[in-house]
Amino acid sequence: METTKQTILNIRDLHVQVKTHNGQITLVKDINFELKQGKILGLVGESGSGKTVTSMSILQLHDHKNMNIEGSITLKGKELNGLDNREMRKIRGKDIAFIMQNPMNAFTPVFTIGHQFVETIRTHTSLNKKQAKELAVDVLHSVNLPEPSKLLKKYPFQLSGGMLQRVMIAMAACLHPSVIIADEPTTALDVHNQLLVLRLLDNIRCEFGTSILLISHDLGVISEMADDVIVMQKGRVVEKADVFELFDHPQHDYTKKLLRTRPSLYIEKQPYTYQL
Ligand SMILES: Nc1ncnc2c1ncn2[C@@H]1O[C@H](COP(=O)(O)OP(=O)(O)OP(=O)(O)O)[C@@H](O)[C@H]1O
Repeated sequence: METTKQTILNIRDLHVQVKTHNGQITLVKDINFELKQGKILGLVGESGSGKTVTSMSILQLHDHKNMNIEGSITLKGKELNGLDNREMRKIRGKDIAFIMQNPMNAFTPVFTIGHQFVETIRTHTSLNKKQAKELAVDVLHSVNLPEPSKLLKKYPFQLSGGMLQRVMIAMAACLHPSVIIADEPTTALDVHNQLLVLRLLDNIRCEFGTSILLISHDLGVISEMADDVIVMQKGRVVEKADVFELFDHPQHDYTKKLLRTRPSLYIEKQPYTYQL
């Protein structure tokens, strides 16, 4: 029997508005969901449905001058909505890691991967430079990236998109965050790298009990990865169910439409080998 998992991230009555010349426009409204420990929650919906606005709200990355975020966003009971930048910076990366669609945007082009990796580790831990570098090498090795020491000396443009995405996941994983928000983590990758990245995320969840908010417009990916799914349309949650329920008995017409157009993707579950 499934034991009751602890709620790690709790979103209540999230309502995000943006100021425009014509007044305030609502981008998402009445968003309620929770992310349980060690679970993967899929967030699906067509382009423009509000998935990124929701994740940016959790990370408090909106421009506060133009955006108004109402509602409650708690991480292990701590309210994030309204926290100042300094406090959020401590939480982002350490407690909530963010993996974005285009990994090239996550790295500064003028610094080596090693510099950025080591700095990220040192920002959130008390490790010295040498220890941080050793950790970086170990973690890169564990995500099957070849010759980690050489890789650390490279610049982002010298790596493929798939490799960069794996480096980004390795950086996220080594700080053992409670939550990973993965926003279309595989969209820019070929099928081979898609599978590698999804397997890595699943391994991190198994190893560290990390909870993952997996954002995708691709129900094929969601069906293989998620425990529970929420479906968004036009800034609202239209359906919320466990993954089997959603795929076997979709309730909302929009979910039925998404299901009819879904591509299939099979992810072979491997015995767990991820070591840090
Ligand atoms: N800063 C902004 N100012 C005005 N409108 C915005 C802003 N950010 C997002 N929007 C609008 O909010 C809506 C939701 O956008 P969002 O990026 O969350 O969609 P999405 O579901 O993530 O789409 P995609 O799958 O294409 O990334 C869209 O209509 C978008 O144009």
